[in-house]
Amino acid sequence: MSHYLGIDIGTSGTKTLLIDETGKVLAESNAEYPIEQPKPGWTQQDPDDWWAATVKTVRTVMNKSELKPSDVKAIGLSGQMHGSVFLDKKDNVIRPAILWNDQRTAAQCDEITSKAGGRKALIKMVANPALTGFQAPKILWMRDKEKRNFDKLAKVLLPKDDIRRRLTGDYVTEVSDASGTLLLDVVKRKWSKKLLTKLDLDADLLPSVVESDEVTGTLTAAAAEALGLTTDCKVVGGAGDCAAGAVGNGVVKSGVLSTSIGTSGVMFVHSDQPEYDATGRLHTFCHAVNGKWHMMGVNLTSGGALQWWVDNILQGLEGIPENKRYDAATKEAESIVAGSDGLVFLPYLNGERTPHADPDARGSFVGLNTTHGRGHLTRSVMEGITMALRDSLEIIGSMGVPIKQIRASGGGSKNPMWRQMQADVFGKKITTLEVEQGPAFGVALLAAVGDGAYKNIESACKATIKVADETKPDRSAVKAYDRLFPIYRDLYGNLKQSMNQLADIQAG
Ligand SMILES: Nc1ncnc2c1ncn2[C@@H]1O[C@H](COP(=O)(O)OP(=O)(O)O)[C@@H](O)[C@H]1O
Ligand SMILES: O=C(CO)[C@@H](O)[C@H](O)COP(=O)(O)O
Repeated sequence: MSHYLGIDIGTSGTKTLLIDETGKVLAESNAEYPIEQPKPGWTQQDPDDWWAATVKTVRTVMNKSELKPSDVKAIGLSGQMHGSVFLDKKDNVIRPAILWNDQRTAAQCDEITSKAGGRKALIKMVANPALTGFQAPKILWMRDKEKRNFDKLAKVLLPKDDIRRRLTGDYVTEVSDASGTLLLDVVKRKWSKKLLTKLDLDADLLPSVVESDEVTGTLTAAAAEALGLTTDCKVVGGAGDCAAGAVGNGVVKSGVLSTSIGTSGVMFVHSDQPEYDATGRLHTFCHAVNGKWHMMGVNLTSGGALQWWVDNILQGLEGIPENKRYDAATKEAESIVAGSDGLVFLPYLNGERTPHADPDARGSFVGLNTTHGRGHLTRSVMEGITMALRDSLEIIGSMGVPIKQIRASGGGSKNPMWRQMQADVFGKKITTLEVEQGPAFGVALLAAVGDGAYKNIESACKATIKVADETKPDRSAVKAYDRLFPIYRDLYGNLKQSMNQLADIQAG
């Protein structure tokens, strides 16, 4: 039987999954790495850490499974989107990679919008407005702020595509991740020569673009040796982690949505045609399904806000092992009623994308009184994160998109209480699947399609994805959240000016 690897270069770590051609998971492995934050709003990682984690996790799953190297026929790659790996002409990494949640490029976003002929003209070219985390403004930032580095620049790659370069020696990306550079004509599924010309950027800086299930190369001898695989092993396009996660959740047809609570929060919907939110609050990107698209709303600090709360403020909870810290913290919130007795948390700790697109938005607790304890604050953090996802769901609903099913994924959805909270805040039934490793599973399936085990990704999903659990909304909690949500939604507008002034002070 043929076997496939899915490798997801996540923000907190790399997750590797080994499946057989029926979709059965044989082994999985995670390896974590740090994020550097040299200034407030700046986030960076070392691409060598991603490579070390890739080698370690692939070797671990191969050892666990006891397969022969030649049993693995193809690899699918997924990763955090928008991050930029800057290479010189000898493939040396010039500086640390700048990540998806980095906020340093506000001035360059303004420049792109103006050079494109305004926001509407830009959306017409690349389907999206300029947002600070996207790749194009990062290239211009380097041109403006690190001239010496910019003079050496020969290629800019997305995180998973730098792993592909190390695996096969090729400079290739695929349509779903390329959509998040702001340089792809998302409707035509190829680089926008028009925008590249307007920005005076050389098209040679970019890799070539394929569909997600296409084979892009095979392992070099050095990569095969490092991973313990063979040079016959193929590598397929794969997908950015949002589209990959959607494939792993079976979101490959209309009416099915997925929501993910990872470091970021994502509300994702498939579309057969490119569709737009007129004001650009949702992203319109190519899907990993050949010839299809998707829209999504993204919250920059989602599960990341609970991580901040547990690690920086509760400081891990005394005596609790690290891998139990979230369960221990959320247990304290279980006895608190829906709505946290009138306490609201805004999760904009590192700025926000959907729906506010404001790098200088900041977090806050509003409504505190002396009866509130630690459990209230923990519950309120989880509720704020979930209401931020509802913001995206409401925009999707307001566009007339059918919402038949919502599938929950990401680290936060492992927690039954948080799944119930999602059902209650969204007022919809939530389903979870048997395999929880969304993105890594999604690209392992794309590898199986690229290798010919399935005709297309839709049939691969149909054959392999099984619903494990359903959570129904609780009527009284839905009522409580329907009362709280409009208050939550108004708070950003009411506090924006103060948040932005405080962000100025934080910037020094
Ligand atoms: N048991 C748990 N209960 C509640 N939240 C959890 C639990 N485990 C993980 N999380 C949340 O999931 C987040 C990590 O999700 P994950 O999908 O692994 O992230 P990423 O893909 O960004 O690396 C954590 O920051 C935390 O907020
Ligand atoms: O910026 C986006 C999507 O547009 C993020 O979803 C990143 O792609 C990384 O997310 P994590 O899975 O690491 O939270």
